[in-house]
Amino acid sequence: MTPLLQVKNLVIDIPQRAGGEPLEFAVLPGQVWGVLGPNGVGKTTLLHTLAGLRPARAGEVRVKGRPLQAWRRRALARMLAVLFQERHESFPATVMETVLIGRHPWLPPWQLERPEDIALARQALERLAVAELAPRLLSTLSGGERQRVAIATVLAQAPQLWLADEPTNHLDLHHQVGVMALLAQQAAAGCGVLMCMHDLNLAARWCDHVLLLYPDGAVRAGTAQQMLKPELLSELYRQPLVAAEVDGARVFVPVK
Ligand SMILES: Nc1ncnc2c1ncn2[C@@H]1O[C@H](COP(=O)(O)OP(=O)(O)OP(=O)(O)O)[C@@H](O)[C@H]1O
Repeated sequence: MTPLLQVKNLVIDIPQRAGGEPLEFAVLPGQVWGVLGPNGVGKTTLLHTLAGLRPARAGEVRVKGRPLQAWRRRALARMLAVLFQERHESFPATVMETVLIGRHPWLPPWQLERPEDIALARQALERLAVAELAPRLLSTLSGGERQRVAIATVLAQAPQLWLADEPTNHLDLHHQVGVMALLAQQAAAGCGVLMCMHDLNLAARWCDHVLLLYPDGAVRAGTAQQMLKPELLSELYRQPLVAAEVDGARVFVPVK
């Protein structure tokens, strides 16, 4: 099976910082990867590098077997989508206009959205329970509502590879679980998901693979079973943790 994403000897470029251990991993269709590490370690930088939004210091990223640089922008936008952590509104837009941006890679040149694009945007809004907000200006939404609109935009884009930066940011527990279930559903349908996250318990519940980025530049990649261990995570966060098994999932609790 061709990996959706393959990373070979990749060193991300963080200004004024030594390179660290090269990254080597692959995301296959059906897999959900969590990227874990402390604040400032480089999770967002990695995600942006994987999306081709910033150059790597060394190494290679392949998307569906082709080097990232060999992809044309539009074809790549049909293939992968990024859920950004920081979003800046450059002009006032409604929720519907925002979600329709997700359809742009699929529009024929110089054409407006077609009825099927509008239908897909509506479905995405409904899936994220924000359909009733469609006519509202984005600037009037709460943080959690905005986050769900951003996820609906990616859903409307229909990528095979989701690169998501803290997808549960701003969300209450119900919507956190809803979004993780959506990502798992996407993976079950043959997509790949790679997401930066801080919640170990969500990672343990929903990720099948995990990448650990350590502040000293060390990296570890493997199955969630191998990576989500109290000793590895206590070292990762410089915070002692204990683990227990609840309802078939590992849960982590910080030691006071
Ligand atoms: N343009 C820049 N110039 C200098 N340093 C930068 C720049 N952009 C990011 N950095 C630094 O690179 C490092 C990695 O940042 P990054 O946002 O990738 O971390 P992160 O792991 O996603 O953190 P968090 O968990 O806080 O979101 C940080 O120390 C950050 O301050």
